[in-house]
Amino acid sequence: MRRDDSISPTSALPLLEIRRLCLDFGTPRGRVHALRNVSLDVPFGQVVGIVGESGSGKSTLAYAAMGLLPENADVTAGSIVFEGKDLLKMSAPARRSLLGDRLSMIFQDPMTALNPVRNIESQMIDIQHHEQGSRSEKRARALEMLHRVGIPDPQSRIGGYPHHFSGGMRQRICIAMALLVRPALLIADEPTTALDATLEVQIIRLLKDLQKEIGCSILFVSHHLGAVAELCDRVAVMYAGEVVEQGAVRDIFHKPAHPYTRALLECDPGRIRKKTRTLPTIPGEVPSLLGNKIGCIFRTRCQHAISRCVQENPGEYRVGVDQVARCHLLGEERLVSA
Ligand SMILES: Nc1ncnc2c1ncn2[C@@H]1O[C@H](COP(=O)(O)OP(=O)(O)OP(=O)(O)O)[C@@H](O)[C@H]1O
Repeated sequence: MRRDDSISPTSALPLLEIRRLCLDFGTPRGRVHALRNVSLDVPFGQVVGIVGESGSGKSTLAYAAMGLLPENADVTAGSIVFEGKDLLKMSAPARRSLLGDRLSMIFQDPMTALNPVRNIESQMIDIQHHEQGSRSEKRARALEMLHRVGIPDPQSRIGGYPHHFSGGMRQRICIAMALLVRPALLIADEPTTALDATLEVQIIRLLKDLQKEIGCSILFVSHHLGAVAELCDRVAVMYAGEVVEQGAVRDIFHKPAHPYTRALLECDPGRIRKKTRTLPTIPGEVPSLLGNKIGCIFRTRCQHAISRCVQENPGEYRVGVDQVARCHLLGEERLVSA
């Protein structure tokens, strides 16, 4: 029996189950409600993408799953269950011991993960502190992984420092380090945003190959819908702190049900075929996340909003075998949870 049948969007067994997560940031202007009632599964061996405009809460969700939140963050409700245990109820040392072992992360800026004053060899050996084996065995594994991610001549480069490598190479090294520990779950927060388009394609292919080889799951945060379509099995669309739609990538990209998902896809530069000087944008602005909100969070920008959208928060509606969306227009018979 699943913990909460009504809001489980997928039938595959989850490795990570986020349920009704609410998270605020305390600020001098008041509480910023950065995540509201977020439920999301990352099934075993699958790649789940999180997309949405800037400020929608993608990184906050990824960092919450890693337990790397800033001091002003306050989880006010919900659970984050990983391998059967609620991470929010774990002691700090128990949680820390998961990092770099069962859970690993790739950041947008590789320098966040790499220590600029230590060489790559020592950093790659240290990251294996949970693993069995001698230093020379760990060095051999590091060399093999550097070769695997496409660092030329790893034997002579492993002694180098981060500044000896280009941005693309540094991100490859971070991927090598994150996967060296064979994590069950890799969380990647915009890992290709700082790279040019050619490098992005290479890194996405590399992640895909390594994910299949290692059999891990990935939670992949990205602005880039093309990258999500290429890499992910499932996708969650976030808007102003809520997951408004989620499901299999092919369903969301081919038959989006939520007006926000449709608008996001229509504005995707990768999908626009017509010659146009200006890129279309979604009219209106993302609402402030300060204060409690009643009604649909997207209603101020939605062309189809009705009076009910102002008065009531939409529940979750099942729109396909593996697809759910939060929109009042989807028909009462499809409602699965409030
Ligand atoms: N430490 C913080 N203190 C206060 N507010 C924060 C903090 N971190 C994030 N926020 C706010 O929380 C909201 C969600 O931010 P988040 O960075 O998760 O969005 P995002 O979708 O990842 O955006 P981007 O794509 O630009 O990285 C934003 O309104 C942001 O300003």
